[in-house]
Amino acid sequence: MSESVATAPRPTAAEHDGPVGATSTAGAELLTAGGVRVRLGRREILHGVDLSVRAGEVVGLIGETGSGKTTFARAVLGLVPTSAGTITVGREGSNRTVVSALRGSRLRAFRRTGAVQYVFQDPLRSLDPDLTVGRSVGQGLVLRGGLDAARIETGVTEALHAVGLDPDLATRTPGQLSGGQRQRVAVARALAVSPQVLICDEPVSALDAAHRNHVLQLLDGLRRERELGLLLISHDLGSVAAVSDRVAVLYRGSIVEEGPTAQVLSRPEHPYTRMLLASAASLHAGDSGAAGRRVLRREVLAGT
Ligand SMILES: Nc1ncnc2c1ncn2[C@@H]1O[C@H](COP(=O)(O)OP(=O)(O)OP(=O)(O)O)[C@@H](O)[C@H]1O
Repeated sequence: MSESVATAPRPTAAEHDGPVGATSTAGAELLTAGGVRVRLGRREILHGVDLSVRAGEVVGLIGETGSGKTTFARAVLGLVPTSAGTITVGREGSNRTVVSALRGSRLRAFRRTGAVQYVFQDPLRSLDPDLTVGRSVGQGLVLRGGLDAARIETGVTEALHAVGLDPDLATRTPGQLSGGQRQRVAVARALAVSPQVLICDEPVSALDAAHRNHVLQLLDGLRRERELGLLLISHDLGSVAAVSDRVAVLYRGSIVEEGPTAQVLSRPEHPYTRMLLASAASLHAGDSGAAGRRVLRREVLAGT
C-alpha cells in the first residue's frame, strides 16, 4: 500500500459503523445512479455507471485523469444529459427526483433547490474574489428565493458556525483568509442550502497537511450530523482512505470495482485498482488544470 494511504488518519471501524443504520433515516439511498451513460460530442464517456450513496455515508470515487469522474458529477448535477440510465436524488417519497429525466425549467428548478451541491478543489478560484464571505455563503439562499435578508443572514451565520468559522469572517473577502478557511467557506456555501448530496472534488488537495486533516475531519463530522450523502472525488488515496466508507473505481467510464474502503484498498481485485494503488505515490492530486473541471466550475458558478 502506498505511503499516503498508510499514513492517513482513519476513523475506526466502530466510528464508521455508527451513522449508517444507527437512526431511522440512516442508510436510505440519497443518490442512486443506475446504468448511466453519457455522451459528450461523438464519444461515449460513461458506459453504464452504477453507483449509490446513502445518508451519512462517504463514497470515494477514484480513477485516473480522464476516467469520467467529473463527467459523472456533472450528470448528477444535471449539467450534462444522460443518454441512458437513471440518476435519482433524495429519499424515497416526495423529495425524490429523477434528475436524469428533467429538462429545461424543471431542471433549473431542481438545481435551485440545492439538493446536490458541489465543492471544488480550489476555493480561491471558485469563490468570487470580490464577494464577501457572507455574500458568497448566502448566494444559494438568495437564488432559492422566498427568504428575507434577516433569514439569509441567519442561514449564513449557521453555515459558518457549522464549519467551525467565526461568523465575524462574513465581512472578509476570500483573499483575506487562509487556504483552510477558504475551503471551509466553500463547504459552508454548499451547506447553507441544506443539500442531500454533497460532491467534493479533490477538496483538500490544494491544502497543506494540517488544513487537509481539519477539512477531512469536518466533512467526516458533517455527513454524520447532517446525514448527508457525500461523494468524494479524489486522486488522493490517503484522503479517500481517511473518510470513505466505500470506494468505487472508475476506469475509462466504467466502474470496475466497488466495495468497503478497507477491502478495496487493501485487497484490490481488479488489475486497474492494483495498478492505481501501486502508482499512488506518483499520482498528482492537484491537477486543477483538467479541462472537465474548468467547464464544471464555469457551469456551477453560472448558477442555473
Ligand atoms: N465537453 C466535452 N466534450 C467532449 N469530451 C469531453 C468534454 N468534457 C470532458 N470530455 C472528455 O471526457 C473524458 C472524461 O473527462 P472527465 O473530466 O470526466 O475526467 P476526470 O476523471 O474527471 O478527469 P480529471 O481527474 O483529470 O478531472 C475525457 O476524455 C475528456 O477529455
